[in-house]
Amino acid sequence: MKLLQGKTVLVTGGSTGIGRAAAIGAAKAGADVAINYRSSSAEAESCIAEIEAAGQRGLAVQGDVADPAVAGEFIAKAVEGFGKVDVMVSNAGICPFHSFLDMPVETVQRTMNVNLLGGYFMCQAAARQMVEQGHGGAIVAVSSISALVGGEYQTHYTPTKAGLHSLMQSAAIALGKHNIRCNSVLPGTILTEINKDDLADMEKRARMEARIPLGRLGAAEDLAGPIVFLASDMASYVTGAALLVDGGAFVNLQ
Ligand SMILES: C[C@@H]1O[C@H](O)[C@H](O)[C@H](O)[C@H]1O
Repeated sequence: MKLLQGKTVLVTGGSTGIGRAAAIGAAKAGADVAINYRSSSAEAESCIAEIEAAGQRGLAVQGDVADPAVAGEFIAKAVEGFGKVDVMVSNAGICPFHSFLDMPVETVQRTMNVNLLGGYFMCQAAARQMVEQGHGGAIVAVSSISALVGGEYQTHYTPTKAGLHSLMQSAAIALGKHNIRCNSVLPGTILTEINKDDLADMEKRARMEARIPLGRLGAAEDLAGPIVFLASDMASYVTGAALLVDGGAFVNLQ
């Protein structure tokens, strides 16, 4: 039996990058998948086409996760379409690299509202639905290696990733009694839309690559397996955990 056979999986920020890879990976693992996306309906539609090509049902729901109301709407649409919610992959996030001393207030607020508050409200809305359903569930937050280390141009971003990691630890305690597992994945430097401009700086890219024992930047698909595992019953006794998916970058001091 496929790892997510018969499950309904929700992914925020599911039209591109890690979210898209998680959505398609979940479909290939036997799940019906609903994705939330903010802007590009063309990318959302092509993601749904890949989910259906994997033999599963797909649903795309537009919404900006920074708006607390969007979480409840996404859950309601998924239940309307698929009847239940088994897994929430809270992935939507931004990282507008910017120097600290002249960081605009709007950039800090937007990053916190999307990455941390957006993640909070999505996980809470999913948990409420799962508790109502009464048959447990799984929540996977896409945090980052940046929950554990800093970034000169990421002073507004790394606290949000540390916050998501911490949210999963506390939610794991709050939801254990409902058999809802809460874990985070901590991607390293994964080449996607979020950092393609930043890594267009070849000197920086070479420096980042040199720090990775596996010798390459990550691809979005590298996160699909770890997310599917944490979402599946194979991880039935795993909660409150954080899984680094970084090619070894974090441990590589020397
Ligand atoms: C934008 C992206 O964010 C990740 O969390 C990590 O910090 C990467 O190094 C960066 O390229």
